[in-house]
Amino acid sequence: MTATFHPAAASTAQNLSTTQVLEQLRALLQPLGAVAEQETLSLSDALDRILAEPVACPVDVPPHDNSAMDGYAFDGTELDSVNGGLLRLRVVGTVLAGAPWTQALAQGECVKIMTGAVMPAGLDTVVPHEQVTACGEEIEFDTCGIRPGANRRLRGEDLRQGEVALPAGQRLTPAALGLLASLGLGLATVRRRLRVAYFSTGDELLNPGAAPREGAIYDSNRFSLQGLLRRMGAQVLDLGSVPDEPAALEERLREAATLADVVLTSGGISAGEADHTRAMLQRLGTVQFWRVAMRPGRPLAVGLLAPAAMALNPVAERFTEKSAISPIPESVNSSEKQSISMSSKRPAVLLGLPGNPVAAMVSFLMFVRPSLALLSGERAAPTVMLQALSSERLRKREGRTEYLRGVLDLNEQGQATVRTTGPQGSALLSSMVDANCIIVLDDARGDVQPGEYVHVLPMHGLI
Ligand SMILES: Nc1nc2c(c(=O)[nH]1)N[C@H]1C(S)=C(S)[C@@H](COP(=O)(O)OP(=O)(O)OC[C@H]3O[C@@H](n4cnc5c(N)ncnc54)[C@H](O)[C@@H]3O)O[C@H]1N2
Ligand code: MOO
Repeated sequence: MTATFHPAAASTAQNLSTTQVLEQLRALLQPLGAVAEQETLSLSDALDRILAEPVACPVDVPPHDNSAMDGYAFDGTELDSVNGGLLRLRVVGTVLAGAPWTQALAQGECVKIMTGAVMPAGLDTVVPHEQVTACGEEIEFDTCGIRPGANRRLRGEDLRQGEVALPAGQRLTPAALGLLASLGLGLATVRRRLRVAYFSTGDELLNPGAAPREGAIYDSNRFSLQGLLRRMGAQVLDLGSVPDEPAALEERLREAATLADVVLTSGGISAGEADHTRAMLQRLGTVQFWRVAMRPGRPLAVGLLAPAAMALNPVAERFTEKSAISPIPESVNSSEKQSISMSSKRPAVLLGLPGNPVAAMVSFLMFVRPSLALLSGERAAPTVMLQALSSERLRKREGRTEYLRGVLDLNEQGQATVRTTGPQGSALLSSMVDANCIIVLDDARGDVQPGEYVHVLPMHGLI
């Protein structure tokens, strides 16, 4: 895309559309490019990693013509002699998968063959054993409907030697790993995982497991958002939670920006609180506070934390000094710290999500997910957006995009239908748990009547 990042255009008070936010994010992130470092891993360690280079096929797949069925292989020209009638052939042997047949066959002869076994030279057609009648050493079958070449898989019909089997940027899904293995490749060269440091903000936050305290709530975003990060294949650095104090926040931000490619936070970005953090963030880099014309997920903070600002607090010192704020959790282990401190550093991307638990997850799915995909070098995949009939009336305010948590189903006529999970407050995490899709009502849409089509994003593949 050609958009350029305009910090001024994205100033505090403006309401940006979701499309504008995605354009602005792309304009900010594209110049940074994807993480450059690569590593070579065995296939068993490469699930969900991003291929660094295209992979060319070293061999044809399958490597030989082979049978698609358990049955009898014969020369298809034998079919001409019976003109759709009964064909009788003598069985001269058995070909098993992995043990090629080497003898020549005479006219009127066939071999018993197993699925996957190499087709003997000169034989091109297989009749499944269910269709034949065995008569001693011979078989007989009705040739009606059998064409020469039936039930044979051709060499190279999946992939041809030299062609690109997988492009750079391909996520190594189970199918992609299987495909690499089918080429005989045991290793994959992938990009380093994106390092994402996460912390929650808020005086009211308690760690799960701690005793309840008057006025406090448990920090759920740390777990939902880190779960989403892990599902994407990011290396998550869990930096705990920070109270609403600029000094504590500054220290943790410096920490995070030195350790990670991306710093993800939740909370403390709505109008009131943003004021005291804005000045501090401006010292650390360029951070904008956006208001997005969407619900949930209206506030969003986006920016770059300059590496120069972080030099005030070098990594080596930070891990020896006593921190005034809650310690970095053990999940950031010492070898990680060491490898991280040795890596070259460029600006860290800051993505600040709203504190409301559903708003944080929805903003993650809409904005953080594509941002991380870009930075990790993953090639863009089309978003699967479906249409479904709304089972209920939905109130919708024009001029903003609304994301409702929905349950997608098929009705008795086989049509896709969708209903909401119930109350849609942006603090109701149960609405997210119960959903199998997000109902997307775009800016221009008004109220939806029962039976009208709405767009839905299936949760499968997103979460
Ligand atoms: N005057 C205005 N007030 C609010 C606005 C606004 O535009 N003007 N926007 C509202 C919207 S929309 C949202 S969303 C929130 C976002 O506020 P913050 O990002 O500053 O988040 P907090 O105020 O820190 O928290 C909001 C809410 O979420 C709870 N929370 C925060 N962190 C966590 C966590 N880690 N786990 C679970 N729950 C969390 C927090 O206790 C609050 O209840 O602002 C509205 N207000
Ligand atoms: O938009 Mo806030 O993010 O609804 O709860």
